[in-house]
Amino acid sequence: MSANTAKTRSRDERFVYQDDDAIEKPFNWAQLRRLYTYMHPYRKQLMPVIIMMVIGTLTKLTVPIIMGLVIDNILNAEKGFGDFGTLALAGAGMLALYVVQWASNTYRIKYTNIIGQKVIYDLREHLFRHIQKLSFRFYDKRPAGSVLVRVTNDVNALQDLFTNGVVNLLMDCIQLVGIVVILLALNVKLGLAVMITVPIMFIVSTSLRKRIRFAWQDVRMKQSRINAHLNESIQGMKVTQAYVQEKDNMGFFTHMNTDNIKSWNKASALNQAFGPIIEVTAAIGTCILFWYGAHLIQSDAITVGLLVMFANYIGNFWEPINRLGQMYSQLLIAMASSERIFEFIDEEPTVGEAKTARQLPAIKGDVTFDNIVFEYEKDRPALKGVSIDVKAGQSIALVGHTGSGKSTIINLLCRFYDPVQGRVLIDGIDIRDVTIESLRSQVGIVLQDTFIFAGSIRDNIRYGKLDATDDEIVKAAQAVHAHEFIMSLPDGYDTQVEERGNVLSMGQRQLLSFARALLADPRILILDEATASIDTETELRIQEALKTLLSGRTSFMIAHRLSTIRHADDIIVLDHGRIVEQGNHEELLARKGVYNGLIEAQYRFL
Ligand SMILES: Nc1ncnc2c1ncn2[C@@H]1O[C@H](COP(=O)(O)OP(=O)(O)OP(=O)(O)O)[C@@H](O)[C@H]1O
Repeated sequence: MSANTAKTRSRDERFVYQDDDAIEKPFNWAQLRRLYTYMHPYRKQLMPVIIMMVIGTLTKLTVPIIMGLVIDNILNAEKGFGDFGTLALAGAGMLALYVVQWASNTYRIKYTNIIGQKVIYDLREHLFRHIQKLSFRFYDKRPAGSVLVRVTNDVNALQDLFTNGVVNLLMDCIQLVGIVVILLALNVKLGLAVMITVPIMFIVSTSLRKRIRFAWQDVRMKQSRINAHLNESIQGMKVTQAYVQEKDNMGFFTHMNTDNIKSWNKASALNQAFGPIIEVTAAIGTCILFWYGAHLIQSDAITVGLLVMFANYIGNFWEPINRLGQMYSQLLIAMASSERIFEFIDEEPTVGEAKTARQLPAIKGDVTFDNIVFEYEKDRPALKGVSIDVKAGQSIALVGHTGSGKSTIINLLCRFYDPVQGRVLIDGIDIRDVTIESLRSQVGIVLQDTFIFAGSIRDNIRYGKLDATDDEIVKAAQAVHAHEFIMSLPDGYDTQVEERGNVLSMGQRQLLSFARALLADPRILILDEATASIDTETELRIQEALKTLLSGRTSFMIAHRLSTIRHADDIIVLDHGRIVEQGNHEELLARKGVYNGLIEAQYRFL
C-alpha cells in the first residue's frame, strides 16, 4: 500500500480492549447457590447473627403495638387518661425494646462485616490459587490487566453483598412480611387500602430496574477498559516516553475517563429516580391511610390507637422496599462479577496432572525429545518432528533465527505446554506421568528478562531455595561472581530493589539470577541468554559464572553469544521448527551451512 493510500489508524482503533460480555440473564440461581458455598463454612457463626436480626426486627415491629395500646387504653379521655404508673411502665417497656433493638443491630452489623470479610478473603484466595495453576495458554489469550481486574474489582464488587447484603435482604423480607401480616390482622380493609399502591409502584419500577441494570453494566465495562489501559500504560511507560506518545496516550485516557463519568452519571441518575417513585407511592399510601382511616374512626370501625399503629407501620413499610430495590441493583452487579470470577475458576489448566501422576524421583539429567510436534495455534506448527537425545551433564546450545522454535523447546521441557505429538522424557520417564511440582523443582530456569521481585537482594537470591541460610546465599553469590557488585551497593545484601529490578543493570540482574539458580541446585538448567551487548569485563565475569553454574548439570541454553556457543557440547540449529544441523562448534563451522551463516552474520556486526 502506498503512503498516500495508507489509512491512519485512529486512536480508538489503536487501543483495542476486549470488553466483557454483557450479561443478559438478570438472575442466576445456580450462581447464587454457588456463591453460597463460600458462606457455608461460616453457617455456625451466621446463626447468632440471624437470631439477632430476627430479635431486632421483632422488637421494631412490637413498638407501634405498644404505642397504639398506650393511646387507646392509657391516654384515652373516655377511660380517664389512665394512671401515671402504667404510663411509666409502658414507657420503660418501650425503652427496653429500643435498647434490645440497638444491641441486636450493633451485634448484627459487627458480625456480618466480620463474616463477610472472611468470605471475601476465601474467595480471593481461591481465585488466586486457581489462576496460579492455569497454564501459559490461558495467559497467552488475556492481557494482564483483565486478570488483575477480576482478582481486585470483581471480588470487591461482591464485598457489599457478603458483608451486609445477604443479612439485610433477609431482614428486609422478614420486616416486610411481618408488616403486611400485622396490617391485615389489625384491619383487613384499611390494610388492603394502604397497600393498593404497591402493584402500581412495582410496574413502574420494573422497567426502570432493567435500565438501571444495563447502565451499571456499562459502567463496569468502562472501568474494566480503564484498568486494562492503565495496566498496559504503566508496563509500557518506557516505550511511551521513548516514542513521545504521552500526549496521544493522555488523550485516549481522557476519552475513556470521560466516557466512564458519563455512564456513571447516567446510571446514578437512573438509580436516584427509584427513590422518588417510592416517595410518591409512600405519600399516596399515607393520604389513603388518613383519609380512609379518619372515615373508619368516624364510623367507630377502628380506634385512634389503631390508626397510629398503622401510620407507624406504613412509615416502616417503604423503607425495606426502597432498600430491596437498591439491593436488586447491587445483586445484579454481584451476579455479573461472580460470573466473571467463576469463568476463571472453571478454567481448567491445559497442562494437567494425571490422577496417576507420581513424584519424579531425584534425577540424573538424561533428556530425550522424542519426535515432538507442537503448535500454539491450530495448524501453525512451531515444532515439526524434533528429536534430541541429551546425556546427563551435557551442555546444549539452541541456536537459530528468530521464531525458529528455541523457546518452544524450553517451554515443553518445563511442561508449560504439552506437545501435540511425541514425548519428552527425563531419565526415561515421560514428564506427563509425574507431578508438575516434582518436575519443575528439579529443572532450573534463568530467563532472558530476569525477574527481580520487590524486596532485598538477599530475598531475591533466596527465591531459588526458600530455606537457604544467609551463608549459603553469600556462597552462591560468590560462586557466580555477584558478591563483589552486591557488596558495592549501599546496603549490600540488604539493599532494597524494586519490582523488575530497575535499579540494577542488565548484567547485574543476570548474575543475581545465576546465584538464584545455583542456590536451587537443579540437575537440569535452562538458560535464555540475554542478547543485549554487555561490556567485555562483565561478559568475562558471566562466562566464569556460567562455568560454575553449568558444571555437572544438563543444560539447555538459548545461546546468542559466540563465547557461550563455542563451549557447548552439542549445538542444535533450528529453522522453522526443524533441526537442520547438529554438532559441536568446529564440526558445524566445517559444514558451512546455516550455523556458519549465523556466526558469519554475527561477525559482520562486530
Ligand atoms: N504464545 C504464543 N502463541 C502463539 N504463537 C507463538 C507463541 N509463542 C511463540 N509462538 C510462535 O511459535 C514460533 C516459535 O516461537 P519461539 O518463541 O519458539 O521462537 P524462538 O526461536 O525462541 O524465537 P526468538 O529467538 O525470537 O525468541 C514462532 O512462529 C512464534 O510466532
